[in-house]
Amino acid sequence: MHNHSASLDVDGDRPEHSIDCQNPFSLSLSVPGKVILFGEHSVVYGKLAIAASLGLRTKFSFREYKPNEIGNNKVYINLKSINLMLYYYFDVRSTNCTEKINPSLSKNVTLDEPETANHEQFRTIIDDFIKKNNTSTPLSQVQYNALYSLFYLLIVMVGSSNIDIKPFHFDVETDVTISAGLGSSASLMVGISAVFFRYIQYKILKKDNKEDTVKDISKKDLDLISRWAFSAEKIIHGTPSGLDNTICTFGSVVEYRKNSSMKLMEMHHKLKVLLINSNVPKDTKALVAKVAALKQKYPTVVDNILVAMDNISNTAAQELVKLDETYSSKKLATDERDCEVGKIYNRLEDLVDFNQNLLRSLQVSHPSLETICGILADGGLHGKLTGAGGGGYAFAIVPPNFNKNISNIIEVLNSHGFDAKLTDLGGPGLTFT
Ligand SMILES: Nc1ncnc2c1ncn2[C@@H]1O[C@H](COP(=O)(O)OP(=O)(O)OP(=O)(O)O)[C@@H](O)[C@H]1O
Ligand SMILES: C[C@@](O)(CCO)CC(=O)[O-]
Repeated sequence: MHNHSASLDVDGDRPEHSIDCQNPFSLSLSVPGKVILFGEHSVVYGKLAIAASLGLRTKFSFREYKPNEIGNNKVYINLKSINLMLYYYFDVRSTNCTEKINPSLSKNVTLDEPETANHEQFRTIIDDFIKKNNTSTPLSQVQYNALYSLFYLLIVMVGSSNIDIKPFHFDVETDVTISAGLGSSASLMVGISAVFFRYIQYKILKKDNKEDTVKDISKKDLDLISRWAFSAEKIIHGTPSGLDNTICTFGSVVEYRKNSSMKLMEMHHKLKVLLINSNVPKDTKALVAKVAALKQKYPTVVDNILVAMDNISNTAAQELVKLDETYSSKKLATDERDCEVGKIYNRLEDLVDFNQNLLRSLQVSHPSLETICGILADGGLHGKLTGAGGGGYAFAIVPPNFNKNISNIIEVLNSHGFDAKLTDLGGPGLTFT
């Protein structure tokens, strides 16, 4: 069904090419970061997790060159947040480069089935692309991982489609702190997948003389983008659960169970959280492996902890539904409603404490995260790590009736060297701008 011809060639300097003068493709979009409220780590073992999108976003801007634009013969990649700006030279006249590089590799990959692709099979090709960049300084691991992911998605997504791509200009920058548990990698993968997916669709639609509907996106296409992002998340995370790419794609608040269900939760009133950066670097892949090793060593103990975490997420999901119903109820007087809302937040805070204590028992907390939880507790808030732990961010849900001065708590956190900011949860997912 698919012809595996895409024109990628990174061989040295090239003469400038003629550009598709009629309609150079361009696209801008943004993707949020995320906070896992309940269920990190246990979600890897099929337990329920609840996550919400953040107001902090990664922004993507992609365009083919305009006619006669200077430098229009090269692919320009600018990953601003990790100080990586590179040029590549593509031979757009060659239409068989993916095949030329290795016909057997992309043969079985189809755009509609990201599960048919595996980045390990493309490692040599991707490394070849990476080596041919224009910088003389060696890439850091952070830069290498980002570039590897971008080329993986480019080669495999474009390689699985019968389109001819042109030199392009690709800018990415983010407000999401990188490697801190806020889903920067999922946000990046969702955005790159969305850009290439739309680029391919545009080329196919244009060929068929159909309308350009770049800004409308169906649930089915979002799902496909999320699945491509999941495929690329495996590069950095090893065995991700799929939670991060799901919440970054769809936004809002999500109940998620691996390989089973994803439910967007109605939240008419935005949850407010205090986000605190421990400034301790963490490694998601290593932390997931650490829990796996602990589970192997103490299967019954760890299994029971995971079941308890599942119960916490289930109970939290019920409380969040109740919260939404209470806010929407027309039957309650204002003071009755506020009282009920207060009770629900109290229960959510108990669940935050349970979850943090269990995460600590899985050895994925860190002394700095514990210090943060202690400061929050002194100020009357309930804190928990979010994401893989071992460092990165913690959060506390801030109830609407919280009557202490939040800026005092932030000051104490700052005096210990922890940045803290108040933010709303549950904004939009992937958005075309
Ligand atoms: N905006 C970005 N630009 C370039 N690379 C990025 C960007 N955001 C993330 N990355 C890549 O993702 C890696 C971070 O992934 P990692 O999983 O360690 O952290 P995270 O996604 O922020 O945390 P978590 O998965 O626990 O939520 C970086 O090392 C980098 O390679
Ligand atoms: C630790 C983990 O549960 C969350 C990382 O953000 C891993 C995963 O779900 O893939």
